[in-house]
Amino acid sequence: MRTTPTTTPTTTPTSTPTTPLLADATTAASARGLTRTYGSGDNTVHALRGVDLDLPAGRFTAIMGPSGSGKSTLMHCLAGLDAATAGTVTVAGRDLAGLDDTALTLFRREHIGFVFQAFNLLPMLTAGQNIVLPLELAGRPVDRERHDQVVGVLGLADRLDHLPSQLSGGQQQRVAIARALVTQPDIVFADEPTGNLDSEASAEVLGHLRRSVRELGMTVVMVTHELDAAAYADDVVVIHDGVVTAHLTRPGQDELVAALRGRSA
Ligand SMILES: Nc1ncnc2c1ncn2[C@@H]1O[C@H](COP(=O)(O)OP(=O)(O)OP(=O)(O)O)[C@@H](O)[C@H]1O
Repeated sequence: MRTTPTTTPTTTPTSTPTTPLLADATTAASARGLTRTYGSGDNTVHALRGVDLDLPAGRFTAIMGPSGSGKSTLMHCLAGLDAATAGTVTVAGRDLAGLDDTALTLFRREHIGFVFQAFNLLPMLTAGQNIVLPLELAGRPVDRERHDQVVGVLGLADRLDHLPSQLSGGQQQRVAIARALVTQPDIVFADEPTGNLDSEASAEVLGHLRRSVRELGMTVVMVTHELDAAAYADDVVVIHDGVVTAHLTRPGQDELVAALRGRSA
């Protein structure tokens, strides 16, 4: 695992609310010839080697692959947290390369949700206050209907007044997911969202992520190491050594294991 950025917003520009760009689109994010290299000369690392990928809207996609295969780099490039060395990334119809730092910050805040392994909740705020914090920081009003829907789907209605320290790990991660969903992003990226949870809490969180897709129409893209986690996804993208080697829809366990080993089932 690389260190992932915290979701705790720092000073960012304010903006007016926007509507999601994806009303009729079927592709939430795509990459063409996406290449990311680190270092130079003898120390060059080819983290992504020309990835072509379309991530459909309204689905739960898992990105899987061996350690060091490029999963986090792919997710970070798709989410505008890391810049491509070559190739293009399009999210919600927007080419990220065309955005300067300020525009990219605004774009992420308005169109992308993030969930990380560490829950990154502010400890002095209640669950309810943590959930609406991104809206408050953006100067956007809380859409009560949306808020109550998200809180309902994540099963948090009776936990809103609790501080994070009064919640289980699974409940804290559900608060972090609600915080990512309440802004109505076009796409949510989850980086090992169950990495800090035991198997029971993992199953509960993954079930709630899947409900977010089914019942709220969200698009969720999750990096995971865990076969059990991928079983909750609609689609699984398999990456080896910076190359996408499979993009499977609802694979069976054998098919997925074979794809992860780098061969057909
Ligand atoms: N900032 C960086 N500087 C240099 N090399 C990097 C950097 N970030 C990633 N890499 C390298 O790029 C390759 C892909 O890394 P990445 O973190 O994307 O893999 P991963 O599949 O997410 O791994 P893991 O499952 O272990 O988290 C690795 O060889 C890694 O060492």
